[in-house]
Amino acid sequence: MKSHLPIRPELREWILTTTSAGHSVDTVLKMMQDTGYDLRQSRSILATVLNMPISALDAHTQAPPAPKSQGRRTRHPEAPQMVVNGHTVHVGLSMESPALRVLNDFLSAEECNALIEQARPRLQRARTVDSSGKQQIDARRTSEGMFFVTGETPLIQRIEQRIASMLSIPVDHGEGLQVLHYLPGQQYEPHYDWFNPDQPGFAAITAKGGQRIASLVMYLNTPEAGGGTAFPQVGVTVTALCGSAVYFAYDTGDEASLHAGLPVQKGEKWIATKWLRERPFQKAAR
Ligand SMILES: O=C(O)CCC(=O)C(=O)O
Ligand SMILES: [Fe+2]
Repeated sequence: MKSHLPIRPELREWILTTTSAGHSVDTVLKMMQDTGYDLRQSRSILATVLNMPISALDAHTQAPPAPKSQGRRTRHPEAPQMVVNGHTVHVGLSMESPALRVLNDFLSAEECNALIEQARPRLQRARTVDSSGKQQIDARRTSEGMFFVTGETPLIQRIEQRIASMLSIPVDHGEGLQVLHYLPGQQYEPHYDWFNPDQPGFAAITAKGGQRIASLVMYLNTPEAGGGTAFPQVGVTVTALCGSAVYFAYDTGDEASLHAGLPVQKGEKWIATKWLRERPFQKAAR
């Protein structure tokens, strides 16, 4: 709403000269208030003289929103090894861009087998998250999969705690552990695990937990041929080896973290993936 009050010609002239001399709208408003105009009245006069909608003044007069405080980041495991809750993990390869570690002996063979057996009866065609945040069947991902609820079984709790301690990030920043099963020819085409901020559903997907910051892909068996995890931007393929894992971090969107689950050529491939968010994603279950 603009002013319907008559504006004195001297005031109109003063506003025009002051703003064209480079003084900001804020300053002019402040000067007007100092000479006795109230804020509503001066905003209304200013909008009329400068021929701009009152709402446009807000951009000049309101403090910019405080930047959203940065969420947490994971700690990258250090070579040659880390002892995590009594379990020794060997760092077989370290890269800085993308931040990536190959972790040998992350899971024992017993843990791998037990995870497969807990997941097997619950497998379904794997889904991805669409732009509105809903899960959808995705032709780029031909494997079968399932999600565990955080802390669902003592084994899941132990693995989640190991991940949290190793990467120095609370358990509640993790999404539920996902298990995927690939047969020959099945693959996961190149993709990023972080969400694209330009995608329309970004706000919905990140409303809880914020952006993803890092992933841990654990290999639960060794395919006879194929099935590695490729990082095409840097020409690296991590071998799928029972008990090993690949950890990679992408802050909130490192393009070098592009990766793919290569087609299994022979045998089968089982993995468990943990995606980590910058803020708590889960209600603390325990
Ligand atoms: O199958 C793989 O090696 C990669 C899996 C993956 O990229 C994911 O679960 O996000
Ligand atoms: Fe991925």
